Amino acid sequence: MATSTAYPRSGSPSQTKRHTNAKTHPPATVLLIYPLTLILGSIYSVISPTARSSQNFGSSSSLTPTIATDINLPTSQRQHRPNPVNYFARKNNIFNLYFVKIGWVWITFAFLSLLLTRPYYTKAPGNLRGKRSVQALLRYAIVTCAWFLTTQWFFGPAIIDRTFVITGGKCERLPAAMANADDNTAWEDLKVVFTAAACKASGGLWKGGHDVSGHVFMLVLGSAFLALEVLGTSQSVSNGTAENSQVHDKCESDGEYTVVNEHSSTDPVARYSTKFVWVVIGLSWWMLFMTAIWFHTWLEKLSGLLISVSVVYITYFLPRSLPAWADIIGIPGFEPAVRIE
Ligand SMILES: CCCCCCCCCCCCCCCC(=O)SCCNC(=O)CCNC(=O)[C@H](O)C(C)(C)COP(=O)(O)O
Ligand SMILES: Nc1ncnc2c1ncn2[C@@H]1O[C@H](COP(=O)(O)O)[C@@H](OP(=O)(O)O)[C@H]1O
Repeated sequence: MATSTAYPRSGSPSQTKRHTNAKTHPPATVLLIYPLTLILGSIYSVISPTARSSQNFGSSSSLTPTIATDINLPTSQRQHRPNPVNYFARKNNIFNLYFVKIGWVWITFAFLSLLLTRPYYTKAPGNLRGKRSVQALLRYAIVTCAWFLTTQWFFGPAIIDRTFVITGGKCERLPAAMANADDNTAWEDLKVVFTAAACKASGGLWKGGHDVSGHVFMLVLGSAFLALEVLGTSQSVSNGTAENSQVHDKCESDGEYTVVNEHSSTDPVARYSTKFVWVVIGLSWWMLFMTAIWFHTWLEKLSGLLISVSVVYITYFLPRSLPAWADIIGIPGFEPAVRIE
């Protein structure tokens, strides 16, 4: 008889019965796709003649031996440089402007479309729908907070801007009025000295420090978040049977398992929303690959990757071995185990 529930720990007694969507509950090794993408991009940037010539014209700085060097040049100097040959090496490529630069909006829409259309939420029995939705929103809040603090604001400049300044970087060649910012200067002026976006917008040169790749960070975090959500909440294989099969759900009210019929994979809205999410994931991967080829040093890409993978690990993989944490944020597609006593 089922008497208590718990998330399984590795090495827990064999009498624990899991209700997990094993085939769609990916192992941590899936995250290897990201370092592999960065390695592949870096290799391509070395062996491709086009990429190599792009690096050569941007090699004036020994600190950033890629066309990332060019990124920080003031407009006047940039105008004398040829436009990169490859479309995706241009910062103003349409995918960078309308996808990556407003990337968190796309990720938010994709996540909401899952939350509103997936049978895992919409057809969940009893108060399980509320619990699953709240936990999903909590996971979204965690990754959004991480994105916000790392790239936008961390009690002032974002973490990547602070890292840049701490490692010796600064905003150079600022117009004189801006450069004289002191303790009494308004935040708007200080921002120019301490944040990459404001420095570049004022015509300054963001130069000299370790410039963690915001693109790598955001694209890895956003795509891993969506992929783990979409896979975890997939109804394709639950108990060894095919799609449209019966899915076991634990009914919180009486502690017993109930069997819930789900026919919603035939629901076109759910299908389109899943496709939309995979398009966002696919485009994120492609833009990550492009960043890997055309922008930044390998160390700057690696630091972006490490920060994002840490957040993903804490949100999606740590709960598997830490039941107390799993109770709070949940594991998509992974129901509590039932201990048979
Ligand atoms: C005590 C802790 C307090 C923490 C407070 C956290 C508050 C979180 C609020 C979050 C608001 C969520 C809003 C969600 C809706 C949106 O997505 S609106 C924002 C839209 N903006 C973007 O999507 C920008 C995405 N772009 C970037 O982040 C950067 O451009 C980049 C990709 C990192 C690259 O950087 P560059 O400098 O441009 O190269
Ligand atoms: N895949 C990509 N496509 C186009 N531009 C990219 C890119 N990856 C990075 N960049 C550009 O490289 C600069 C540094 O990126 P990041 O630090 O976020 O990785 C940014 O320039 P701007 O800030 O001048 O727009 C960004 O737009």
